Amino acid sequence: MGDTATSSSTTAGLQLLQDPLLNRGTAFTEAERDELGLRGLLPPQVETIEQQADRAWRSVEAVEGTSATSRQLAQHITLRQLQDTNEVLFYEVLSRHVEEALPLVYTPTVGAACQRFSQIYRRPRGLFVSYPDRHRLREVLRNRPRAEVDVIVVTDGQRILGLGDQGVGGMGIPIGKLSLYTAIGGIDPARTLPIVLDVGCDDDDLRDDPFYLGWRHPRVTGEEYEEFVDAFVAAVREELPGVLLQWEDFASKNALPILDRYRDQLLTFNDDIQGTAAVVAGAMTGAASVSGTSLREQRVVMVGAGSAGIGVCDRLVQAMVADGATEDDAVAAVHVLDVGGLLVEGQAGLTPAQARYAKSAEQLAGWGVDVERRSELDLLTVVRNVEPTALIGLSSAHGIFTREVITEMASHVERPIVFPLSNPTSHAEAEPQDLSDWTDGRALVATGSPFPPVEQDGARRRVAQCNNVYVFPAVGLGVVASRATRVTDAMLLQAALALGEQSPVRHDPGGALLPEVADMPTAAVAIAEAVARQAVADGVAPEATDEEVAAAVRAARWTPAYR
Ligand SMILES: NC(=O)C1=CN([C@@H]2O[C@H](COP(=O)(O)OP(=O)(O)OC[C@H]3O[C@@H](n4cnc5c(N)ncnc54)[C@H](O)[C@@H]3O)[C@@H](O)[C@H]2O)C=CC1
Ligand SMILES: CC(=O)C(=O)O
Ligand SMILES: [Mg+2]
Repeated sequence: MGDTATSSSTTAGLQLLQDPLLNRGTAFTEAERDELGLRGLLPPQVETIEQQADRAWRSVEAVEGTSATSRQLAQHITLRQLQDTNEVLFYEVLSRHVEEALPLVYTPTVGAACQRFSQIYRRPRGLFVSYPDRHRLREVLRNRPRAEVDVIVVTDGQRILGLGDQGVGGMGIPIGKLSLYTAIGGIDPARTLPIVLDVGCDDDDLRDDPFYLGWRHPRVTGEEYEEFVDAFVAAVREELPGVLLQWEDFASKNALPILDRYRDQLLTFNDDIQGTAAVVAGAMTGAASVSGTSLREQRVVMVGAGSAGIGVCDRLVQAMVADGATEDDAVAAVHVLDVGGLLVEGQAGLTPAQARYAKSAEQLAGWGVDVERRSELDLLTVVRNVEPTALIGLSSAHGIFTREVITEMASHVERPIVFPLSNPTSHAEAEPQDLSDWTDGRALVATGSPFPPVEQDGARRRVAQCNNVYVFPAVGLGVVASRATRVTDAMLLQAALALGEQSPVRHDPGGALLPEVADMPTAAVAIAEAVARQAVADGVAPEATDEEVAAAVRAARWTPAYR
């Protein structure tokens, strides 16, 4: 009898140790070990979470690799294994080492983790919503590992960072983004759900790799794709009404149509289009104040007319209008290039969103180029003629901000604002140290992926990381705290303004354009409050005073502790 009881309680104990949400490892107390059938399953020492975190971080630091990239990938795997073993401890480690851990769980390392997803796969996390299961999507949603969910991040893996189609490997991105929803925004990890829509993969090499774990089929497109996404959204609405659904890393041709289709129907936003735009607007506010100019005076050149690039342009135009410009003047002050050169009127294949920025022959009169020949309207020519105050890259084109382009720009403006925002590091449009060297330290720089500080005249200056990670965790916190039912445009505008207000450069001209990475969780609280207040003002959240909103945001924040 006694033996049977012992064996069944030990099975329960083992199950507990294998559930990352419940497992406390060596932190289980003596009393818990007796009560939960853990006696003998753990080494005798009872540790604090601080001791555990110390050991865990040392093991991350001890990882070796044949190159910096392979070491970072191995460190990513170590951290992911910790996440799949003991989530509270994983977030304790992240919160103590945000600055060092962010590049390992997020860009740039998450890019390599997506590319090698099928090789480094260990345990499942989240949901794999696969096209062959299209008639069983509610069943798939019901099988979700966590019953109550506040936030879903979903990708179809087609445009992972600047790395193109990663098929099912795109799952690394929702996992990474949701880790930051928790580490920065304080969203309860038990209430997050990463999802990949596996609709095939157009990268033949990846699909033919014997280890590839996704559906081995070319991507489903057109009506079939739309119907599948529709069926997925319907299943989410049935199973998880009220969840925040974040779209991530969809190809341009799908990103905006999907956002337009659902933005008024459910609690949803597209991070690449709207989150990025809010962060860039926040960083631009800081940069404009250092350069002694106002937003309405900016002349912007955007390289990359994809979903992120056009989303940023729209948000900047809105900010310039709010600052006193007319809409026509603001749009005229934004020049957009894509493959082949400047966007011009009458150009074949432009989407309506891109056509807004296409320039007419009259607007380019005096440039001395043939407007019919777009190849003549290259970046250098555009910079020479526009004399931009701000140059932004969301193109994935590595090194496209050449010395010639930057010195030309810097010959016209005292403090050129240069944002090479493409990810991961290998796709950045320029290196911050080069930008500093080419402009004698005058350039105001922010990058998409982390870079080491730049050195100029013996001084070291931190490079701001202008990445949507400054906004999406805070939007999530604001939405959860206020119980919002929509993500309105005004909520994202408030996120941008609240971020801009926290730009260190506003009170220190030598400071960076965005708060330190280690200060992100604090910044997120202020941004979340602004988002939540606007949700109330827009009537998409229950009535609450500003004090109630602030209290709700504080109360909603999850912090790593064994409960
Ligand atoms: N820092 C941040 O927070 C964010 C960075 N990104 C990065 O921005 C990049 C683009 O993202 P999306 O707009 O979503 O992708 P996308 O694929 O929708 O757009 C990229 C655009 O750049 C164009 N392009 C490619 N090579 C070019 C060249 N040599 N010159 C001019 N245009 C060129 C493409 O034709 C395409 O229209 C990616 O590398 C992504 O990682 C995206 C979102 C947020
Ligand atoms: C940061 C991000 O969302 C991207 O590079 O796609
Ligand atoms: Mg993205």
